[in-house]
Formats: sequence, C-alpha cells, structure tokens
Amino acid sequence: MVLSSVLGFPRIGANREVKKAVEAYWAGKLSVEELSKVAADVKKASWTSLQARNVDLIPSGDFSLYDHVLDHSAAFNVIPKRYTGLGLSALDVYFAMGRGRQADGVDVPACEMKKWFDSNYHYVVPELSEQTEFKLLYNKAVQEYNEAKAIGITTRPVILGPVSYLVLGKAAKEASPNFQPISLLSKILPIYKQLLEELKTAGVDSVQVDEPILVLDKAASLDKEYATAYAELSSVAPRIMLTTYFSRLDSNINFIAKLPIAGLHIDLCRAPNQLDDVLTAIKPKNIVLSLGVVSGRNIWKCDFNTAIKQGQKAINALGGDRVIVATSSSLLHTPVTLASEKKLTHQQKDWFSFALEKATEVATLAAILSGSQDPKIAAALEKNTASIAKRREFEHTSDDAVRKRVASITDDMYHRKNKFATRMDLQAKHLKLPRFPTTTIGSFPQTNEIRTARAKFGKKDISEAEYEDFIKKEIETVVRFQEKVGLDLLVHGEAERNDMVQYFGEQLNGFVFTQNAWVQSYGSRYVRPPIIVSDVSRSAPMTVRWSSYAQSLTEKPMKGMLTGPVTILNWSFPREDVSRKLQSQQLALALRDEVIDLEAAGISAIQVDEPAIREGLPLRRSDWDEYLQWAVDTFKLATAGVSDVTQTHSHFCYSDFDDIFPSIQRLDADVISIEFSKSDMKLLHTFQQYGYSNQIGPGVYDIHSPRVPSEEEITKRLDTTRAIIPAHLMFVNPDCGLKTRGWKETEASLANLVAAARKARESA
Ligand code: MET
Ligand SMILES: [Zn+2]
Repeated sequence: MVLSSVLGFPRIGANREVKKAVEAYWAGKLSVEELSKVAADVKKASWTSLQARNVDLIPSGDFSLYDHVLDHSAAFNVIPKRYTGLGLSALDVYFAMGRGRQADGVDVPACEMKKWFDSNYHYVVPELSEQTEFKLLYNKAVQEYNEAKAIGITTRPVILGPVSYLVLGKAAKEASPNFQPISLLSKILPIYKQLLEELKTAGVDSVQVDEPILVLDKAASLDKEYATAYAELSSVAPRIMLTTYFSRLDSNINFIAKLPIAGLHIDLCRAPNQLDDVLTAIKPKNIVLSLGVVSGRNIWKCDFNTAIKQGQKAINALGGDRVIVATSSSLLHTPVTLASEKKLTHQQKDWFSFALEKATEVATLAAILSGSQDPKIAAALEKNTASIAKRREFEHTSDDAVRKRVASITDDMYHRKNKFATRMDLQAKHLKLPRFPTTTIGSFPQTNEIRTARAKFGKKDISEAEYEDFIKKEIETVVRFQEKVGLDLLVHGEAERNDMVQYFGEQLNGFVFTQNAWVQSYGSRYVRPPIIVSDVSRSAPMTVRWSSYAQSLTEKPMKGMLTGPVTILNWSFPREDVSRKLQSQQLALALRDEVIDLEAAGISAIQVDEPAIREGLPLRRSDWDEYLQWAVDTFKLATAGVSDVTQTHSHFCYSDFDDIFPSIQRLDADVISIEFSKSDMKLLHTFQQYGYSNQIGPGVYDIHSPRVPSEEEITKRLDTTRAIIPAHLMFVNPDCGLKTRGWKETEASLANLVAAARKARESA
C-alpha cells in the first residue's frame, strides 16, 4: 500500500494565532501558560485536520514559536554566552537569541539570521566553537509526539539532521581561526543518539530526519560524515526517513544509497528528473522512497496525472509498499487553507491548493496509487483532471502587447549612458550630498494607526480622500522627522504600503491577491505573497504622487522607492507555465516606466530594492550563471532608463554576499546599501577580495532587533568599514527598512547614526 505524508505544516495558526500570542507575550500581556495554550491549540488543530484528511504520516516536532533551527540550538544547549547569566527564563533566552533583548538593564543583540536555502524563510544561525558543550536540555520531538498521542494521533516526529544542523551553523567569535562547525560531528552525535533513543522508547516507529544540505554541491565532500553519522544513529533510532528537498541529489545519491536508512525523501517538484537515477540507486537496497510530488513551495493545484505517472514508475521499480506520496517539502512555505479566502473568484479558487488542500492531495494520490476502488477517489481524480485542463486553457491566453514588448527589448535598454565615475560627478553636483551621506532604506515605523487607517480604507470605512490625507500627514511627519534628526537623503516612509511586494502587485496587471494567505518570513513576521497568474503590465504610475508630494515638502533630496523585478518575482508565488525569466522581464518593463516617470516628476535618487536576488539563486552551482544573467539583466532593464544625473540605488539584505558579488557589481547601481551588521564584517572581506567601484552603504545597525545602537558602536562599525571602502564612496544607513520598529527606538537609533556620520565627516 502506498502511504501519504506531509513533511511539516505551517505553525502560524489558521488566523495567525501564534503571531498574536507571541507578540502579546513579548509585550507582557500574555503569560507563559497562555502562550503555551495557544501553541497547543494550534498544534492540535494541525494534527486533527491532517488526520481528518487521511494523511498517514502526520508530522510532529515541527512546530515552533520562532524558528525550528533556533529550537534545536536551544534544546542542544547551543546558547552563546552573552544570553546566559542574565537571569532570563529559558523561553526568554530563546527569544533573546531570536530577536535580541533590551530591557531591565539587559542589552543583547539578536543572533544572525539567514535565509533558509532559496526560500524567504529565515533561520537563526547556530554559533558553534570548540567550546560548545552539547547537552539535551529538552526533547521537543518526544514532547510533541506525546502531545499528539494524548489526543489519539500517532505522528512521525521531524528533526533536523546532525550534518545539516552543523553545516547551517557558523563559527562563533571565540572559535579558532580555522574552525569548521562540522568538526563537532563526533561531539553532537551522542546527543542525537539520546534524542532518538528517547523517541524509540516513547514508541515512535519512524522519524523524519531532514538533511536538506544533501541537495547542495558541498554535500559531495561530506560523504564520510554522513556515513559515520547515520551508522551511529541507525543503531538506536526508530526507522529513519532521510529527507531532502528544494533541489536534486545528483551524484550524492551514490553515497546516500549506502547509508543505513529506512527511507529517503526526494523533491520531485523542483527536480523531477532525478527520479530515474534515484530509483536505480536504491532499488537493490531495502529503502522506502518518499516522492515529493505535491509542492511545498507553490500554491498551484497538483496535476494528479503527472504525479500518478511518477508514482507508478516508482511502484513498478520498488513495489507499492516501498513508495510514499508526500509534499515536496514542509508546507511551512504555504498558507494554511484556501477555505479562508472569500474574495477569490470561483475560477481562481479552482487553480490553487494551500496547506490543508495539499494534505488532501497527498492522501488522494496515495489512495489512487494504492488502487482504491472508492468512487470518491475516482471522482476526485476526474475533478482534478478537469481543473488542470481548464487552467491550461487559461494559461494559453496571453497579453500580446506585453509579449511583443519583451520580444523587442534592445541592448541599449540595459545600459546607462556613461560609466559610473562620470555619473558620480554629475550626481554629486546635482544632489549636493556631504561626505558620509546619511539615508535610510525606505520604510519608517508602520504604526497601529497606519495599519488601522489602511484596514478602514480597505473596508471602505473611510473615503479615498480621507485615506489620502492620512498618508500625506504620515509622509509629512516622516519628512519633518528626517529633517530634524539631520538625515541627508530623505525618503517618504512607505506608509502607504502594506508590504513591499504586495503593494506593487496590487497595482500591476497579472496578479491575484489573497485575504489570509500568510506565510512565515521570520519569527512573528509573516508575509502574504501575491500570486502571478498571467502576463504582467503597469496601467498607471504607482508611486509617483507619494514621492513627488514628499519632495514638495522639503529642500533636501527625496529618494523614490521601488521594489525590483527579481524581488517581486521571488516573493510572489510565480507562474509555473512560463519561465521565471519571462516573468521578471515583464516586471522590469513595468518598473522601468515607473522609474522614468519618477525622474520626470523631479525625483533625482531612485532606489530599486532587490533584497531577494540572492535567495532566488539556484541551489546547484551549475545553474547559477543562467539565473544571474537574467536576474542582473532585468534589474538593469528596470533602472537604466534614466539620465546620468539621476542616482540609482539598490538595497540587499542578506549576508551571503560572496557567492554573487561580481553580479552585484554588474547591476551598476550608483549606490547599494547592504545588510551586514549581523555578520561581523564578513562582507568586508568579500569587498577586499573582489573590490567594488560604485558607492556603498553598509548597514551600520541591525533593524530586526528593537535595541538601540550607541553612537560609539556605530562609529566603530564605520571605522572598520572605512579601512576597506574609500570614504568618498560611503553612505551611512541602517541595514534595512524600519517598518517593523517602533518610533522610540527609531528616533534614538537614527540620532546616533547621524551623530556618528558627522563625526566621521570631521575626521575624513
Ligand atoms: C526587505 S528590504 C526592505 C526595503 C524597503 N525599502 C523598506 O525599507 O522596508
Ligand atoms: Zn532590507
């Protein structure tokens, strides 16, 4: 019999209960007990609804109040010293690691956060060194397994495997210079053994051990580590389902097939072509194969007929008892349920599947592949076939004007008139910025007042004119504040934006929006990605009136603010019927018109944010060039339409710069601002290595945390940076937008930033 499996479920609650509870706990408005109760209810709701949908293998242990990697670190005693001895409870230490803490005399920054593979989910990076003493402080997998068991549901616990956990970590400050986290393998294995033994004792039959690192090139050199780890673990563990996702195993399958594991999960949505090789490699072994055929990363209804073909092939090779039908990855990256969407048309609803609907899909597929004679199953297949046929029909319609415009893009549209050095002089005269010009990344605090006004406008409780007035007042407040605090290049504050992608998607043709389709980005931050369903174009200017209104209020230069094509694409649920490249080109042409309109309206600095360009990078190196070629080209297409006197900016927030640094240069933005305050100046080494010719604003403090950086702290950062980046190329700015921050810390932080920049100017 073919079983069905879900690899992980969204942990935010169908109505964002977890966000609300966690934030209330932080604000001191909810007790630990009340928070645990909310968490328990959300877990229970997930388990019972997966059971009701006939999913055979239901995950547990995948819940988290902040991040599952952080959970692991906290449970394994991977707690940097700076968070201990502060008199905090274990839970508060946990949250302090996730988001920093500045209260009651305690002042600690957050741990570094990184993007989880090529997704927009961020994990908290474990800090490891020779001194790390692993200990199993608690066993979350066992706890959740028992929690589910208590309500009569048998689950399959999920844990992050030892090799991936270590490789995802980084060397702590105190580690010796050549320290590699993976060198701790022999030290961490006993703890994993203890964890797994406890699972076995609790009655667990099989455990999902995630080793997503296996889809990366670097796994090829970790074959010995994998062999050692799994030989040790399998001797004490329940049956191990080794789980990979997001890309293909390629030659890594050769050593994986030799591991003493009970099963292997592969992602057939991202990498359908790996099926044959994997089947060949595992056929002689007694390994179960879990087929990731229902996408954990996108929201399109699964094409059953394609999935059935893959399933049938696996059954033919291995027999039905060795095949599982599963989601391609955890459903953490998809919204909870389509049932919450009241505004989608009937046609649109028929295109999509969210997490709960995907659970039904895996269960139905497993039934079909098991030869079920249930008429309901036959009807479900028929219905799916009809839905997919209708969607294909829709996909064949296209916007000819947009397609023609893409086909007639010419080479000169990718380039500015003159080289950067010439442009820099022209812009300096025009903008009259001082040395170490100070600026921000765009957004200012999104207060409750702003959200309430937007919600009221959405519900038509206030008129468009009233809303417009409200936003204008917000813009004025932000402009006056920036003048007062002494910033040089101003922004309008983005008060009118619900989200930097959604805001544009809503004004562009080709997108569909949801009401409740939230997906976790980090901690309690959730986003609602728009869905690209057809060709994209712009009907009218999107930001010009706000930017020009802001400029009209001040003598200082105002920076226009747009989200770049690659980021809009990567933070949307993309189409799967046309290439990402084509979708990005269409977006770029729409944005190009906006950039040109902003310039015509008197805006002389225009920032086009591309924070997601790095995360869209394919996980396998051999696929990089192709991606970077079109990603960089489409950014240039969006920005290069302006005259040389207009200063283009771009912003990136991630720390793994090394990989794509030459491409950042090729973007040819006049100024880039980057996040780096949390990665310990690592970026600077990248700079030293590759050099960079244009202007650059390394983020001087971490905006993801509410703590206020002192002036000295910022000065120190500037000093380090100046040793590497020529002073005349430097901008001074926070490492990202301020929308998640409160006004109080924003005022204090920016005052310190301006003071530090002035000091730097004096000593320049
Ligand atoms: C995630 S990058 C954010 C950039 C945007 N301009 C902002 O300031 O919020
Ligand atoms: Zn950012």
